[in-house]
Amino acid sequence: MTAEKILEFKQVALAFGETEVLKNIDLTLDSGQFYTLLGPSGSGKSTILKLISGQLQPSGGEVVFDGKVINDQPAEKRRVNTVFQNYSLFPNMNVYDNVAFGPRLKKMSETVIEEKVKEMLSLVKLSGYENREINELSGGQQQRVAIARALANDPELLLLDEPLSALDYKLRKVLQTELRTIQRRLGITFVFVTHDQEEALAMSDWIFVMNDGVIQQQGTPEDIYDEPVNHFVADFIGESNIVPGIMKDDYLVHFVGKDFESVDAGMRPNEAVEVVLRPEDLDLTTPEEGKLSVTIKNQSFRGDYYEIMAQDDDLNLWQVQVTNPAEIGARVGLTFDPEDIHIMRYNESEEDFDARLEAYEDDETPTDPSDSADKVPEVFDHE
Ligand SMILES: Nc1ncnc2c1ncn2[C@@H]1O[C@H](COP(=O)(O)OP(=O)(O)OP(=O)(O)O)[C@@H](O)[C@H]1O
Repeated sequence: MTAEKILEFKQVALAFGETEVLKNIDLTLDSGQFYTLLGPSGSGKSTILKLISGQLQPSGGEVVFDGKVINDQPAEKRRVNTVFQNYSLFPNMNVYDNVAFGPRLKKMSETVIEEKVKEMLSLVKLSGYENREINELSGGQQQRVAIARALANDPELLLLDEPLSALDYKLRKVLQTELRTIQRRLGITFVFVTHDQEEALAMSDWIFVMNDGVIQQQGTPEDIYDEPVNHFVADFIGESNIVPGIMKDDYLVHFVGKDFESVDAGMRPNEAVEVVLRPEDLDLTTPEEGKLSVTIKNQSFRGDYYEIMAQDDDLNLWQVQVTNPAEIGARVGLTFDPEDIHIMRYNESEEDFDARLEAYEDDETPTDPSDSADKVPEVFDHE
């Protein structure tokens, strides 16, 4: 079954005065999917929701809904509802009246409304709470009412702006699962905003990773985690060790002064890259068997694993997750498999690339061609 496109941003930009908050955003949402906008505070996530709901108009580009450009369409004409972090319920109305609010505005008959409220409250597991006042509910229950109230409007798109952020960790996990179940059951498109990468990975069909008003990467949770396209994404999603390197040839990458077998190919020889190694893909072994020699600098217990900070001879720190504790100060080997080395292209300019190669050639001292690969460009200094 091919999914139907329901919303599209075409080169959408938004500026507040001189400040560009969104820069030429292109995105497509299909029906029946759970999308997440993930990024740090200020990256533009809520602004995208406001452009979808009609609270803001773009300063450039087109917002297209069901095939029609809706840049200037008023919010109340859009079949879009939003659930906010702070619930935004009507405190002077009970649960029933809150959920019935939208259908009543649409002048539905009271019998139809009663059915609707019953169905929605059952969906959010609040059957029997009809007559409760809002101030008699916990935070989690209030958010359930807010979800029921939004869904009672039969939206085509449900926008959720950090809806779980005010709840404690355990409740958040319960509601994550419930929201996903509700979305699957109703088949409505959800656009969920969070800055919590774990939440995004757990809930989404498709993630848009945002930073600085730009979509840095989009894809399934697995794509984003396993194949980050740049330093920002590799650093923001999960834990990462990121070091500069040079792709010397197909299946051969050079970093921290050594050559390593890799599974990547197809780059030009000596292309500048960044190398990502996830802490869970690293292991400790004897110094003789290790690919790198390191000293254990720090260790913390994390429940189901130990997190270790180990330092190599070039003073790079490596974060490692292991099941058994290590000894602080011990000299050990660090090991990993070629397929666990993830290579990201570094967008070095042609001029910088040429200048770097020329510098190797001008340098009289290195005789071994691999020495040239030690000249990792300074542009990698991200610290
Ligand atoms: N009305 C406004 N006037 C000026 N600047 C604004 C306005 N609204 C948002 N911004 C700025 O736009 C940028 C993006 O804001 P937005 O709320 O979309 O970010 P966000 O990713 O949702 O962050 P958060 O998680 O903190 O809500 C921020 O730098 C913010 O300060």
